[in-house]
Amino acid sequence: MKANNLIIDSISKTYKKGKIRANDNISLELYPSEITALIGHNGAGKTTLLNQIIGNAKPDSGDITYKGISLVKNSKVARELVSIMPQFHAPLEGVTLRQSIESILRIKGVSEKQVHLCTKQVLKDLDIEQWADQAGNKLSGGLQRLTSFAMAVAYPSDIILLDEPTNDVDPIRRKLTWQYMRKLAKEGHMIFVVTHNLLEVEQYTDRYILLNKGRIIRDDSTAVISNDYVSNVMIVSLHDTDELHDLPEAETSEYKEDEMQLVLTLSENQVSNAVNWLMELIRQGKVLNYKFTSATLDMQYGGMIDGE
Ligand SMILES: Nc1ncnc2c1ncn2[C@@H]1O[C@H](COP(=O)(O)OP(=O)(O)OP(=O)(O)O)[C@@H](O)[C@H]1O
Repeated sequence: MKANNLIIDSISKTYKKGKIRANDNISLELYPSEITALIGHNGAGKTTLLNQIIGNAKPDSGDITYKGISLVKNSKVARELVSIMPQFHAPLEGVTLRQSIESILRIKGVSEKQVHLCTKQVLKDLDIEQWADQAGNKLSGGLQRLTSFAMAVAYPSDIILLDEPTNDVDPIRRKLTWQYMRKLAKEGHMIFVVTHNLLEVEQYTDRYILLNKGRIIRDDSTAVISNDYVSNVMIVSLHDTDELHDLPEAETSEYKEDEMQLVLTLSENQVSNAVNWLMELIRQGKVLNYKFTSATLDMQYGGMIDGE
């Protein structure tokens, strides 16, 4: 256990007189310089967890500590040590994109010189300078989200909580957003990010926590996703479904009617037999197209939740 880790110890949080267990005995340690993704179905308890870390909600039991300080007992300190980008951005009425960022930095007590420098830098890094002086409430949904992200990260605290930062954001700026998070992680910040985008989790984060019904059901490095499970996936589009009667041996086989695709997940020793089967069908002209890939988090997600 290191002093600079964020320690979440047996947190429970209920609503509606205990009828909803939003967080159910969660214990977790988060590390500086890491990007950790928090994933799970709608209502799994992700936002509730973030709100307790920053002191916006108080757990029924358990504690959250950082550098020996209880963030539960010291919500004012929590707000100094933690930055949050909330799921729903505040309406940006009467201010421009630039002013929204500047005002949050002034609230944090940043010097006027730094306010301008940091704002300029984040606008540049996210490639949103061209909208800097546009009225906040006239910005598109994606730009409002980027503004909200910029407000949370322009002068970052040790711990940064982000609730779905890339939703509605275009592909280029999504990438810039993740690059920005990586830059902060390299500087030693701790990034805890809620997202439903599993491809981005695999591509950009170091670790993922899967919540289901308020409990942690998986806590893994994203590097092991492909090795942890059956990693060979063969996807075949067939001219007709007759061939589905005589499939090669596989860990799982699923025919996706809508996409007309057969998806086989194969263990190492099943691969060569499956390839022979595929080659034979290709020779007979029965295959529209095919590809091999490794099992992704996206493919495994349903199974992880169902297994609970
Ligand atoms: N203030 C509240 N009052 C009552 N119930 C609440 C409150 N906040 C959250 N809940 C309930 O707690 C559960 C967890 O909600 P939470 O918002 O943490 O989930 P989530 O994983 O962030 O969901 P989503 O992915 O949809 O944002 C849900 O059943 C939700 O309805």
